[in-house]
Order: sequence, then structure tokens, then C-alpha cells
Amino acid sequence: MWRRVASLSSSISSSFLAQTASRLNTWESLTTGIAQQAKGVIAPKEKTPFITFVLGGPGSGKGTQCIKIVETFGFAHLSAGDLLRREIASKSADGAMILNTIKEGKIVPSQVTVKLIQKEMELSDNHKFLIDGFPRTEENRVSFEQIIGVEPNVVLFFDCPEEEMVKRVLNRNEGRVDDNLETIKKRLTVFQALSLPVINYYSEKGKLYTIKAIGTEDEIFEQVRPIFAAFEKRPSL
Ligand SMILES: Nc1ncnc2c1ncn2[C@@H]1O[C@H](COP(=O)(O)OP(=O)(O)O)[C@@H](O)[C@H]1O
Ligand SMILES: Nc1ccn([C@@H]2O[C@H](COP(=O)(O)OP(=O)(O)O)[C@@H](O)[C@H]2O)c(=O)n1
Ligand SMILES: [Mg+2]
Repeated sequence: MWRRVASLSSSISSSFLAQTASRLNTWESLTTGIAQQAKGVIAPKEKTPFITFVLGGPGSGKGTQCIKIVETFGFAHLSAGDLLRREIASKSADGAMILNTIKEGKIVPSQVTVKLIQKEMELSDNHKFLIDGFPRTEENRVSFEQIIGVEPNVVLFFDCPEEEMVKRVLNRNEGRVDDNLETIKKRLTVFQALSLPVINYYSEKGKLYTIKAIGTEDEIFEQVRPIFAAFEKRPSL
């Protein structure tokens, strides 16, 4: 939706649009649909975005639970890892760097990941986003806030014992280059050192919902369901 605004705005560029865009932050300038409304082309104001970050160690069940959240609550699912793997597969300029970073269990520079997320958000007609596996570092978090210009409404943390995460990752069987014991150990270290501080940050902000990520997939989803069910009752979702 953002891109549509951008292309339209070039054809109707006026001092009004320029001034308005400079005054509004990125999200607002791109989602309020001012350009469309000025031309009367597309209907009114978009809904305010509702953003959920989905955090947890490797194999904690983020992706599995996201599928259930999408089915039940109609979110758009944006997996940072999937977007990065798609970049590798498309042989883009950053592909080789991303592949090496993933093999090493390290974190891809935030600007790269945020740009991919931004593009997906632009293209989506949904206003409810599940951003899975992001932010994994403070740098990721700050970069999202700076580039996208919004904060999450909800942060889910799938809290799972390391032993269980390792077992699940080794059984994942998706042919991923990072699903081996050597890389998992590195990823767990990165998770402890870089991702836990982000989780603590959101805990302090009162946005964190911690899910005990052991048990069956359905049992875990029964902890997730009431969180979104409560938000559904509010006009914001
Ligand atoms: N509650 C669960 N119990 C056992 N295995 C699970 C559970 N949830 C997910 N899995 C399996 O564990 C692996 C990792 O799950 P996934 O959703 O990919 O985690 P993440 O995205 O956090 O790395 C997958 O093979 C998945 O099928
Ligand atoms: N925000 C992110 C997310 C993933 N990644 C990279 O992508 C890898 C796989 O991420 P993922 O979210 O698909 O992994 P899982 O936690 O789902 O197993 C990570 O280990 C990082 O190397 C990243 O650099 N930055
Ligand atoms: Mg995943």
C-alpha cells in the first residue's frame, strides 16, 4: 500500500503533498492515504497497523504458532528468517552475505532485514502483522522504530528450555543450513546475549506476553489465544 501512495504522489506532486509528507512520520505519511484521497482514486484512510513481534529461541515454536494465529485471527505472517532465505534463493546482491551470516548463526545487518519487512508490509493489504523472529537485537529494534516509525502493540515470547529447542531444531527436517548442532550452539549464545535484552526491554514496557512453550502445539496455542481474543474486543484490532 505504501508503494501505491508513492507512485501516485509523483503524478500529483504538489507543495501540499511535499509539506504533508515531511510533517508526518513514515508510517503515517504512507498509510493515511492522503495522496489517494486528494485524487479521489482510492478509498479512505487505512486502519492503524497492529503489530505483534514474535520472539523466542531457535526451535521454540514461533513459526508453528504463527500459523495458528494467522488461521484464527487473520494476521499477515512475516517471518524475518523466511524473508532472508528468500533473498538467498533469489540470488540478490546481499544473498551471499546473508547465507554466511545464517550459517554462522549471527544476525544480518538490521537495515537489510528491516527493508525486507518494510517491503512486505507495503505490499500487504492487511493491517495486522505478525513479525516472526524479529527484533533479535537492540540494533534490530531501534532500526525498525527508525525506519518504520512504529512500535509493536504486542510482543510474544515463546519461552522454551534449551534442551527442547535443540531437540526440535535437529528434528525440523526442512533442509536448513543452520539446523545442525554446531550452528544451534552459536544461535543459542546469540539468543542469550543479544535477544534476551530485547525481551527484557519489552517486559519493562509492559508489552511482553510470555508463553510457556512446552507441551503440544494445541496446548501452547491455548495460552496464545486469549491474548489476541482480548485485543479483538478492542476497536484497535
Ligand atoms: N509444541 C511442540 N512440540 C514439539 N515439536 C514442536 C512444537 N512446536 C513446534 N514443533 C516442531 O519444532 C520444530 C521447530 O518449530 P518452529 O515453529 O519452526 O520454531 P521456530 O520458528 O521458533 O524456530 C518444527 O519441526 C516444529 O514442527
Ligand atoms: N531478525 C533476524 C531474523 C533472522 N536472522 C537470521 O536468520 C536465521 C534464522 O532465523 P529464523 O527466525 O528463521 O530461525 P528460527 O528461530 O525460526 O529457527 C537466524 O539465526 C539469523 O542468522 C537475522 O539475522 N535477523
Ligand atoms: Mg521460525
